[in-house]
Amino acid sequence: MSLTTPNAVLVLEDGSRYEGRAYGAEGTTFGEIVFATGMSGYQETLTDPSYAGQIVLMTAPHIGNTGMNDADMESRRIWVAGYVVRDASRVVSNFRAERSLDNDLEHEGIVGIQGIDTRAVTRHIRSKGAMRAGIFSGAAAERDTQQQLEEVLSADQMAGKNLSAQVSTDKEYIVPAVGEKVGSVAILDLGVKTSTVTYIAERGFDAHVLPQSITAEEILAMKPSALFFSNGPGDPSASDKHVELLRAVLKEGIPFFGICFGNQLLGRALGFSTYKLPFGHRGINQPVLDKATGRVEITSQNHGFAVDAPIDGVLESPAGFGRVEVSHYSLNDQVVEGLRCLDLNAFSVQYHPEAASGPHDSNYLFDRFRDMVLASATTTGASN
Ligand SMILES: NC(=O)CC[C@H](N)C(=O)O
Repeated sequence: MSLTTPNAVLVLEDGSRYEGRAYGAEGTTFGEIVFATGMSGYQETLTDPSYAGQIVLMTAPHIGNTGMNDADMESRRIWVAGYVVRDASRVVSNFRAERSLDNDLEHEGIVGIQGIDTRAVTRHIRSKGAMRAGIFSGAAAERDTQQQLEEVLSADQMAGKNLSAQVSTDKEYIVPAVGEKVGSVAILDLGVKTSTVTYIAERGFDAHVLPQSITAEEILAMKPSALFFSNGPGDPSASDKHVELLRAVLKEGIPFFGICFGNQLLGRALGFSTYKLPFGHRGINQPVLDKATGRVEITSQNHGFAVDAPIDGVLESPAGFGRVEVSHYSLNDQVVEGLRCLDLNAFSVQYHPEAASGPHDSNYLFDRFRDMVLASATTTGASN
């Protein structure tokens, strides 16, 4: 392949086209195109199950330099539907590298495109909003342009999509508590990242990771010290079953913590609705205000939906779970970034305190979770 001949094209649903070169597997792929602004951490982004169904475009211009390794996998595979980069590194240069990124993309059948002016596409998405897109590489790049556009237009929309079953574990498993065991946490795997499970185990909990198909009765029968809802792909408004499960468990007084998709589902369980953001927040330098302390946290984020609730004052849960407040919000656009229940042991954040990758400003939330669970066990006499 010549480095100058275009043999791949990125087509957006509004008809815009960007020519480039094949990257990873050759073929065709479709998904919602979103941009991620992290300057580092492409491996963690690629293996975060929250990106299932999305074509991810990296604004960092040079991708692949540090290769891939087993230690930085956030799940068992790469989940993005497609990958768009400007300058794919032709050389892997890092002492931790075990493989190259382009080989992993090819091996996992991920169709990508390189040589794209990612700044131009980002500006376009930022003004027009996230939309469906397709990558056509190799022979597919030669297809009639109108036909390519029609294929993009017949792809699924992200709004209304439930993807939990695609990414969740089939079988439950336990990551044992590190150090002295203080309890066990039932983790609903809606697309959980490895680092999150590790952080929970490191707080002294047996991390009991459960398939998304589990019922509230089965969870209650385990008598966990707490329930945790993970991050995950898809539209939270299409997850009624998990909202009902959460309501049933909250009613039993089990403490709860949720991250990202888990925050959206807590919002829904409390009776708020969720909505789609124009182009979402994806990056590792997103400023968030913790209202309780007045501190600003620089956070790792990856979300395209958000909870619809006023950021000021004490709110009443429309679903009858007592008083709630927005605990954190985005300093870029005032989007809700955290919820705290005042009459229940439950809270959640829209961003990623496990980072992976990103700054560790928000790691304290795992300590806050541990403290909440231990304090509630003292008052209710619960064990396990
Ligand atoms: N990282 C996540 O959990 C993402 C949640 C949801 N799929 C969103 O895009 O908003």
